[in-house]
Amino acid sequence: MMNRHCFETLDRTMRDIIRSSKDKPFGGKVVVFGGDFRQILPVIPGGGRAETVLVALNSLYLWEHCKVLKLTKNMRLLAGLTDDAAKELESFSNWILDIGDGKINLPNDGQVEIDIPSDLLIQNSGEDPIETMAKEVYGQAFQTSTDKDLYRHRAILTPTNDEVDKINDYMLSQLPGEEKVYLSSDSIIPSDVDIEENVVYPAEFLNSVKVAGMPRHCLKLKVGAPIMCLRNMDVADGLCNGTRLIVTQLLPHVIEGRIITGNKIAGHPVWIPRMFVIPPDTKFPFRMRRRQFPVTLAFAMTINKSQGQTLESVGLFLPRPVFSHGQLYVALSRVKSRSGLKILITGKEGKTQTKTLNFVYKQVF
Ligand SMILES: Nc1ncnc2c1ncn2[C@@H]1O[C@H](COP(=O)(O)OP(=O)(O)OP(=O)(O)O)[C@@H](O)[C@H]1O
Repeated sequence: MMNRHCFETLDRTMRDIIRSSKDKPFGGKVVVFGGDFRQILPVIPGGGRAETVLVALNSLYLWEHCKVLKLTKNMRLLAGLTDDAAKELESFSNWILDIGDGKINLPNDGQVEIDIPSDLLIQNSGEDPIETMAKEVYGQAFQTSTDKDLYRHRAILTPTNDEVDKINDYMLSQLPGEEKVYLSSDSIIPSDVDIEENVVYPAEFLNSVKVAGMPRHCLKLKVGAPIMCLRNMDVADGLCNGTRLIVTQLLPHVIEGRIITGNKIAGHPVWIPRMFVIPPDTKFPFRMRRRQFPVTLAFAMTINKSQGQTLESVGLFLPRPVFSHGQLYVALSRVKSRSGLKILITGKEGKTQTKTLNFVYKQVF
């Protein structure tokens, strides 16, 4: 969901443009919003429940003018099924909805612990939970697999970027082939440059900055690895923020890849150059920019980043529980079938568990 300020800005702009109807919402134009209030709400850095709920769409001053129409079928789960198989899936579909609506272990307003059915759980995390999860999702012999579409319909999801990095590092180390390292060039935006600040914030410090949505300073890749594009580069060709690709060539000034997201994907190779990426909010008294290929490894991704994806096989890795409204629902609802979902919950000592937390803020419904 987008921040309500985006819609408020559109409303004011439309009223400005269509002066004759400036007293009507959106200058009298009909506006259709599409969305699911069970999913993750706008992310407010450092914000808690109150801040998050306040920027949701239904806190909009125009909400009283909106008419809500509800969709009732889970088309992702029903796609390509016979009637009998669809009936069997109904209980899974309802369980996901109940998690999203916060109907499990009532009152479930805020956080509540819920039981995960045993057929969805990985019961034994083995010596290394990451290796166990990787083999569950990508197969026991993924290192030597020749399946071109191995990474197309699968992903490991986890709540935090730290865990995503650990899984991606492990997977890359297992992939055969030569590893190529691309280092970024980081700087303070010229208009913000001040001699004193440059002394306080040397290049090494800028290199160490990790912000969601910004590529890493040290980008390690191999041919055959799945990556995700972090910028809208060519929307018509399907190369957008969130598009997944397989690396086909790693050249000094360009990365060549094959898009694997969606059905109508480009059959031809696409090329990604280095570009300046400016993080929206780094909490520093200056703006920095990083010149790097706008991509990240995509064996694993955060639950937030997976919103909108449809996958056949999802491994949900929970070494810590989810922490915000809708995260568990989004993770569970990425799959097309019950058998495509496997969940590994580990406690502090790495012991597997059968319960996890679900967060639902009921004010948003
Ligand atoms: N009317 C339909 N008939 C058949 N399949 C459909 C239909 N609508 C959607 N689907 C399939 O369901 C899946 C999910 O669709 P889509 O991504 O548009 O939904 P969404 O609401 O954006 O999902 P989410 O917000 O949970 O990511 C896709 O695989 C899509 O092809």
